[in-house]
Order: sequence, then C-alpha cells, then structure tokens
Amino acid sequence: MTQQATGAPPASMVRLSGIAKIFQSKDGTPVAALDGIDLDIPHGGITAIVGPSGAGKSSLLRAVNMLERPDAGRVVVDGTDLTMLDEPALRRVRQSIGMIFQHFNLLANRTVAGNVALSLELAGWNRDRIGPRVAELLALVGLTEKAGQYPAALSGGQKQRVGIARALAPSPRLLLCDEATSALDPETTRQILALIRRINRELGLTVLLITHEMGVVREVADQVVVLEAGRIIEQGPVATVFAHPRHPTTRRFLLGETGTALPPALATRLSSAPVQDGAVLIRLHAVGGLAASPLLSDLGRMGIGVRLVAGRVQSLGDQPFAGLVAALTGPAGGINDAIHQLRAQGAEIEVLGHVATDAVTAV
Ligand SMILES: Nc1ncnc2c1ncn2[C@@H]1O[C@H](COP(=O)(O)OP(=O)(O)OP(=O)(O)O)[C@@H](O)[C@H]1O
Repeated sequence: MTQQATGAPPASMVRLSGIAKIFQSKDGTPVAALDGIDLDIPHGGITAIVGPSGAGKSSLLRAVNMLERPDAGRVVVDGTDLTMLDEPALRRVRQSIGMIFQHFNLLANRTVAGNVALSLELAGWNRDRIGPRVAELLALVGLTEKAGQYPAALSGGQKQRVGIARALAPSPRLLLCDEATSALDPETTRQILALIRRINRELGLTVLLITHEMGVVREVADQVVVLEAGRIIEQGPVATVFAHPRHPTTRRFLLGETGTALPPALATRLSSAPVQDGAVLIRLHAVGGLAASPLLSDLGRMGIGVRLVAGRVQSLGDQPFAGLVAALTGPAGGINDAIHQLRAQGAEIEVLGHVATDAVTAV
C-alpha cells in the first residue's frame, strides 16, 4: 500500500473518522448502521469489535475494506485514504487487506491448494511462483496433507484454515475476520484463535475481528471496541475493559463470560434497602496480581463473613482474571470499609443490593 506523501509511517493501521452508514429498512425508514464512528486501530495488534446483534459490527468491518462504501467519513488504511479511490484502485488495495468469513466462502469445485492459489491468480502472479507460495501457506496453517482434497471433505476448522491461508496468500498487512469462529465448536474455536494469534505475532499482521462473544475477545484480542446502535460506547485494552467495564451494555455482555450473572433465585429477592441481619451482595472483578492475592482472607481478617455465590477465575492474555459474586455479612460500617479497601487495591466492585441470609444459603 502507498504511504502518505510526507513519507512518515502512518500512525495507525486503520483510521476511521466520522463514518456514517444509513440503510433503508423494508418499510422505508432509515436505519443508521454506523453513526459517527471515530476509531484508530494500531499497527500489529489484534483489535476485537464486539456488540449485540444489529450494533453495526459487519457494517464497520465492511467499511474498512470499502465493500460497503460509507455515506460519510474517511477510511484511511496504512496511510491510504480509501474514500478517495475509484473501483479499480480499490480492488488493488483490497489485495493487501485479507479477509476471512464465518462460513469460509471456499469454492467447492477447487481443491484446497486451488482455493489458496485463487487470489494469487487474480493478482496476476506467475504460475511458477504460485505453487511454492501455496505450499508455504498450507504448511503455515497445518494443511499440507490436504492440498489435493476438496472443501466438502474438510471439517469446519480445516475449512477455516484454508480461508486463512487464502487470505494470507498475497501477504496482506491487515486481516479482517468476520465472525470467523462463530460456526465452530469451542475446541476448534480455540485452535483457530491460537492460529490467528500466532500469525499476528509471527508475521506482524494487524488483525481486526468482529464477534458477538466476549470469550473470543478474552482469548485473542489486545484491544476491544464495544459497539451499540452504530456508536462506540466503550474501548480500551482488553484487561482494562474486562476489569473495569464502564457502560451498562459492556457489563451485561461480560456477565456470561465472567461467570458473575446473579442466580435468578437471588435476583428476585434483592432489595435496595438494608435487610435485618442480612447480607450485602457484591460483584467483584480483579485482574493480574490482585486476582492472585488472598483477597477473601483479607476480608475475613476484617471480621467480614464471605459466602461465594457465583464466579470464575480464568486467564486474560497472560494474567489471571477473577470475577465473583459474594454475599458479605457483618456490621454495615465494616462492610463499607472492606469494599473501600478492596477498591483501593484496584478491584472493581459493584454493590448489587441486600438480601436475607437464608436466600444466600438457599442458592
Ligand atoms: N443491506 C442492508 N439493508 C438494510 N439494513 C441493513 C443492511 N445491512 C445492515 N442493515 C441494518 O443495519 C444495522 C447494523 O447491521 P450490521 O449487520 O452491521 O450489525 P451487526 O452488529 O453485524 O449484527 P449481527 O451481529 O446480527 O450480524 C442493523 O439494524 C441492520 O438491520
């Protein structure tokens, strides 16, 4: 891709400014799929765009390679303003932006090697160079043995490996992943995410992926962008957004992944007013050293009773990440002091409300 006239390397791999996209719905009312998106995707990292259905994730991804031309705004990829290019120039630039898809989009009548070769043939590569390049890519994704097979004979994970090899064939610097693991089972998902991460690290490829699963974000991404109704509602390093989600939609999205959804039996008995001899329910998130520290025994030393209600400890990148819901009992002042102390140590604490202790015991 061409650099800007200054010769200085562009600050971001992707810079979106003021992107808007409006569709007409079936009844003729306009739908703002993207509503003023400003976003910088740094070089060399993995950025995940997450959000509920209809948030605008696909529209955003398709704006980056201009498969869907925005109605307003600028799309700058690796220093080139794509909104200024005509279709032939755009087609050339798209060869340096790889893309993989939820349903793989392989050609059924071409072999694995033939599918990977296709983008090179279209790019006008000499036949002598295509064979070795395809072999190199199939080795990279672990499919050398399958070169002569047709897609129908492959598992979902193998098909996505072919998709990845095909996307990487022209040596792109940016890889777009459109719900690339949504059609795969959990174990295959983990393998494909590990492959994407390896490619990102080994080839220095910038990855931009969309997903509706926080688990995918946790496993693979460095940065996360949360979209809702065509707008960015939250963004930052994955560890920060997981440990300190600011927007209610982000919090809601994280509940399932962090294992901190409140059991229904407790949710129905939650009160905003203190309950006589009751417990205070808190949701706690802690990352890194704090998650590995004896947080709960600290509470015990302060004379606070702790009963765990829900939670999970898992890895976030190379750090431990703990999410839990706990019922605290003891004098009100002592509970407040304990919460204050945990927050001072860096824990994110949400006070959910008060419940009778028998409700906690019944969970
Ligand atoms: N071609 C289209 N015509 C009309 N409306 C569209 C079109 N494409 C998208 N939309 C609308 O734009 C909004 C954003 O859609 P988009 O597919 O970008 O969201 P998404 O976050 O990717 O959703 P999902 O997770 O369900 O795929 C939705 O309200 C959708 O109905």
